[in-house]
Amino acid sequence: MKPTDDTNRPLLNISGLRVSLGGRSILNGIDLNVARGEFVGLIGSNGAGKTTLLKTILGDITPLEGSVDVLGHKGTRTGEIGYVPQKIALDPDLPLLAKDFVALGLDGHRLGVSLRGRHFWERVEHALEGVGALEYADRPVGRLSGGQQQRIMIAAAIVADPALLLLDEPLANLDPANSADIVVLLDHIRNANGIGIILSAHDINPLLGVLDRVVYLAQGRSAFGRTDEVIRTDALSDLYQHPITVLRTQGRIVVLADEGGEPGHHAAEYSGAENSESAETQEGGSPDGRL
Ligand SMILES: Nc1ncnc2c1ncn2[C@@H]1O[C@H](COP(=O)(O)OP(=O)(O)OP(=O)(O)O)[C@@H](O)[C@H]1O
Repeated sequence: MKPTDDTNRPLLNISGLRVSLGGRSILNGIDLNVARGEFVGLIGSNGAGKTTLLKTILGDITPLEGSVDVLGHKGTRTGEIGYVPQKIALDPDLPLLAKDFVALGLDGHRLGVSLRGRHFWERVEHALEGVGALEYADRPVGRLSGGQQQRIMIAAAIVADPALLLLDEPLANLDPANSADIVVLLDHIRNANGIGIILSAHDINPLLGVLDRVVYLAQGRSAFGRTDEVIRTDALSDLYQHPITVLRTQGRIVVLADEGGEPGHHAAEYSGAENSESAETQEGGSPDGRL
């Protein structure tokens, strides 16, 4: 769902955010906002600060400066945000059924005995149904495939009906088919529930058909806007403070660093619908190295 006038009040508003960890500046002046039903991609290379930003939104990291407003108030309150952490390895022998894992999303944060009545299990079932995982609800969660586990993680994150869903690299360990399935599922969830989504990834490719906006992290700073505004030669060169070339070829985008650019960064290949030219188009500069 694209945000409409009626639903345009930001779920999340981040302004001038600065975060240091262990005395090192990690994020330095981040601004972004997310509206209801909006799908935002959080893109950056290893160590760019994606997890740090998500944990700051969750309230697990206290910023040095700046503000994080959730639903118009300072900071996060329990239940407002669903979170799918970076891949956790689940022991195949973990004595926990998939539905019990999802149930922890409703009462796992509470101390003491929880009352799990009929309504409680209806909510769990509803969440499992929403991610297409009912058929393996009674199987041990540690024995499910990577794609199935990812659906269970998402169910656990949305079962409490949050306004905002944060996912930290949920596509990282999935093959292209499973990755595409999860993207379609998330697109459906934000349409059905009006939930705002921030999903972090190295590779923007699988997301381009669904993203409303992108926040691109580099050098502790961010570029935020529509994909065609951010994934551009001029915008990324400015962000990296180094010449960057964005190529469009056969409906894909490839981001390249000119010589001496940040080493080891990924190439973000674009396969979105916004640009489907078959001839290679270069936006300027000669690419020597991959970003
Ligand atoms: N507790 C900490 N103390 C000091 N530095 C830290 C701490 N946690 C993370 N960092 C550093 O902060 C930077 C950002 O880390 P972060 O995990 O947020 O990056 P990321 O973009 O999520 O990376 P990846 O894609 O590899 O998961 C890294 O350089 C990391 O080493």
